[in-house]
Amino acid sequence: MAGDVLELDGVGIRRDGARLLRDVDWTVNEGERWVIIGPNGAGKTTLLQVAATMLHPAEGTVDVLGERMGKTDVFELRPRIGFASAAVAEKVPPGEKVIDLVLTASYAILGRWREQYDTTDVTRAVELLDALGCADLVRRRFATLSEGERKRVQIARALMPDPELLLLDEPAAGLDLGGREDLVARLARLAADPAAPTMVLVTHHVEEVPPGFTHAMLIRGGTPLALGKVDEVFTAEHLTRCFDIPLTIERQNDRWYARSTR
Ligand SMILES: Nc1ncnc2c1ncn2[C@@H]1O[C@H](COP(=O)(O)OP(=O)(O)OP(=O)(O)O)[C@@H](O)[C@H]1O
Repeated sequence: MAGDVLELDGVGIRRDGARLLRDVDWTVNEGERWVIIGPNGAGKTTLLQVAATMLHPAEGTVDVLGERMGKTDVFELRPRIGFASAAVAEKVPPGEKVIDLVLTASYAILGRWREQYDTTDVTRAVELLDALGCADLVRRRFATLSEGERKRVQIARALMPDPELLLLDEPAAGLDLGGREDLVARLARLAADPAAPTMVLVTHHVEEVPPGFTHAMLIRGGTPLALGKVDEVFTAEHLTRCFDIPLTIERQNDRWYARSTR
């Protein structure tokens, strides 16, 4: 495998007396597809925000795409990272058109202003929306979209700058069964594409892990409880410890299913 895309060493974050992350050591290599799973409040979103250079830990070191946080200009680094999360969606200006939301990702900004985009940019944005099944939404306002449509548009936006690292925070949250299965299939196709960026996906459910994802982290209380190759991490013992209830897990056709044994 080629070089490290993410390297976290002893990372810790405190806010208002609470420890959000503690002793996080984590390496993501180029081409890997990671999933992060853990209970509510485990620190998943916080960890993804660190990877997205949105949060700077007081403890430990963070290297993203070979650049050391605190010693590099994050505004130059951010266009190399695709980031889709509810935190980003909440900041979309009211009235923002779908096409503009995707186009502005080239500058890692929200809200189109006076930047100039050429026809190549517009063509790429439309192609990405089309690939995610959203071609008919191009002229719509983001605020008027359904939850499922928003999720797919956000992934198109995250892919727009042709990122080296793609971070997806709960992309299937709020989707109905059909929407979830459609998204999982699209993400599986992306995961199988050798030209696709290194990926990290946060989810609550092993059923949402797309086929082709290679690595997993289980996190609880701000600390990774197990991390490594997906089939070594997704065990009944690890999941039971992570969620604090007896769980079994099985794999069928490269999809994962977990349930309680109580
Ligand atoms: N500013 C803050 N001050 C104190 N605690 C905070 C602050 N921000 C986040 N937290 C806490 O940090 C913990 C981790 O939050 P985070 O959003 O990363 O968890 P998560 O694993 O993504 O949770 P969920 O699955 O519910 O989305 C939570 O307990 C949250 O309440």
